[in-house]
Amino acid sequence: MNQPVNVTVTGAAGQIGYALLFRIASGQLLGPDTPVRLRLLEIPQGVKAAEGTAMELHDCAFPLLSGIDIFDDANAAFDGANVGLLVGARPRTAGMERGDLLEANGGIFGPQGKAINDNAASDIRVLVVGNPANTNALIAQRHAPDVPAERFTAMTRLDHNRALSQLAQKTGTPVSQIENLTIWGNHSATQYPDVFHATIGGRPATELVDEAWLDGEFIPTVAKRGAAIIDARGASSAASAANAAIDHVHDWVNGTGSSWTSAAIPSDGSYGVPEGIISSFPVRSVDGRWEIVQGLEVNDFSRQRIDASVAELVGERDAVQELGLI
Ligand SMILES: NC(=O)C1=CN([C@@H]2O[C@H](COP(=O)(O)OP(=O)(O)OC[C@H]3O[C@@H](n4cnc5c(N)ncnc54)[C@H](O)[C@@H]3O)[C@@H](O)[C@H]2O)C=CC1
Ligand SMILES: O=C([O-])CC(=O)C(=O)O
Repeated sequence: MNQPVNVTVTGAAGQIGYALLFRIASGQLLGPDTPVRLRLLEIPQGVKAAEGTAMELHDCAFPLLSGIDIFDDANAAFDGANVGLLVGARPRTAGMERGDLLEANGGIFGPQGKAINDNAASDIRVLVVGNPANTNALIAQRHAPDVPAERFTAMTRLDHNRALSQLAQKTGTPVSQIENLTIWGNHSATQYPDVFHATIGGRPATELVDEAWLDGEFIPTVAKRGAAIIDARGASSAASAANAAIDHVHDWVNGTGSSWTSAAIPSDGSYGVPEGIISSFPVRSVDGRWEIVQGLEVNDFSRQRIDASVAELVGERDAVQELGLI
């Protein structure tokens, strides 16, 4: 059995938190040989509900759960953290402009980034789930100059899984037979789910689906899936978001399989994405580090869409820079 790993989860009393914590405690995040200590961060008003969730976690008697601590202070919550799942964020409310949203989240992710810088373990890995996830991750990363930038990532795995499922349903193929799909860009409606390198049962996806379906159905369905869930459920995706967070960190720590996956990581300039922007790429996890899959041909159809999403990310970066948040 390995040593216990400290997993800090922010927004622990929210709906994603409720779907996420039980799966972490059961061993699905890090594997069956790794005990976990949960460190839950909430705002003061959320602490009582987090305590209730902790009671239920204890009542599951998970063999791998070695402890739960609850905090309303980020420095304490990230003390010794090996994994940070940054879920809590300020949601957009009616009448809120984009700048207001970025500013409100800057007030959360700046201090949390600094708390990570000052208190986390040297192997800290951060996944930002709270929206706008890519730019929140950038803000946190810029406040953690002593932590390697590559340890700050944002979640596009839910988009990736949504795309896999849409393609599986369209072609009548099990999800397990689909490889090398990519989400590029921002976790927003501009994201680009790319099937041009994907294979389905070993055949190129482009032999099984045409551009009209990609453009008219697939891309908008994947990109607007979050809004469609909110419309249908009356609440945003929670269990599927928690599932994607588990997938992201599990693969980061344990490695990807034969297929690549998608994650938003700081750009090294690959594929013309400006360096430093936290953008989604095709990635493999090798020796505990994300690597961008290199050398893929990008056709005109893809280039246009990648550029549009990256332009949105550059706009968000410029906006938070102007607001003095990074
Ligand atoms: N990247 C992705 O694919 C997805 C991202 N999301 C985003 O995840 C976030 C969380 O979603 P839900 O759990 O459904 O929201 P929720 O509103 O149910 O829970 C958020 C929790 O965060 C807490 N919180 C707020 N500020 C905090 C802070 N400074 N420190 C610690 N905790 C804080 C709140 O008290 C609340 O309990 C949202 O921003 C949502 O938009 C949701 C689905 C998918
Ligand atoms: O918009 C939201 O809060 C939910 C979201 O990110 C998604 O489901 O992809």
